[in-house]
Amino acid sequence: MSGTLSPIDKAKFVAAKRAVDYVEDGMKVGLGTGSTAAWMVKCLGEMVRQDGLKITGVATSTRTAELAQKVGVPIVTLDEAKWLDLTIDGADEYDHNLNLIKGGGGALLMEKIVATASDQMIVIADLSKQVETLGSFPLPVEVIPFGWQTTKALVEETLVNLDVLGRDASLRMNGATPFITDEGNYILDLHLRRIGNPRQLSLVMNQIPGVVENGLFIDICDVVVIGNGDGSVEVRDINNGTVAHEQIDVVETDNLFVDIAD
Ligand SMILES: O=C(CO)[C@H](O)[C@H](O)COP(=O)(O)O
Repeated sequence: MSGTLSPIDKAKFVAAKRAVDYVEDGMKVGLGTGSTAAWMVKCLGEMVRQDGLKITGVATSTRTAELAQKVGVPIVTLDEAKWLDLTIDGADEYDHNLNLIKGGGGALLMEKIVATASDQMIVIADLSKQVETLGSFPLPVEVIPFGWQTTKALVEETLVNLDVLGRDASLRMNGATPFITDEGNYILDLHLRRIGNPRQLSLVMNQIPGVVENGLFIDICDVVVIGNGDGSVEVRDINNGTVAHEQIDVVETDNLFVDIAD
């Protein structure tokens, strides 16, 4: 299996591998969703199986719950866990304040609930997710299916008064039918291009009837671990203002690569 990882997968893997260093015995850990978070779940599974790490996971999607089960990470509900030590998740965009856009994979609602119920949130990403200003990635907004077209019109109307460049919203599709979230809702993707005031936008969006949650994560993320295709990582901690650079050892013959298919 040596040399099978593409540079982008290697970047995601090393970010995940570095982030799981934060996980200690006995912790309750929020498990994010997406291709980067999947590496983190696999890393944790290996630590549970090989090193006897004792943790409890709370999954942010059914996809992640299935993967956790497959790799041996014990899962409980958030209500059983009540509060978490740490959540590790991917992101679609992060800015220099570590504010995020999430929800590209459609799991933003559970992701935000779980991250907010955690002492610390660590984002794992490759450099392509870094932006000066949020908004190039379409902002996902979860809405209830009832009256979604009215909600969409209200959302677009509300955007006129906000500091954004684009104002179009599109219903996320899954082939010929609307994409349905784990909670049975729809997603509107807002093509804003530039979000001048993410805090204001987030507050205003969540006041519109029919909107369940939006994909802006403001003041939730504490640390970003940025992986690179050469195996190096950068660890930025917003609370203590530190930036560290490290090299991660990647042994592609690990069980991680040969045992577990997605
Ligand atoms: O928010 C998310 C899912 O709702 C993901 O974390 C985000 O889309 C990043 O995914 P990936 O690691 O596959 O790029």
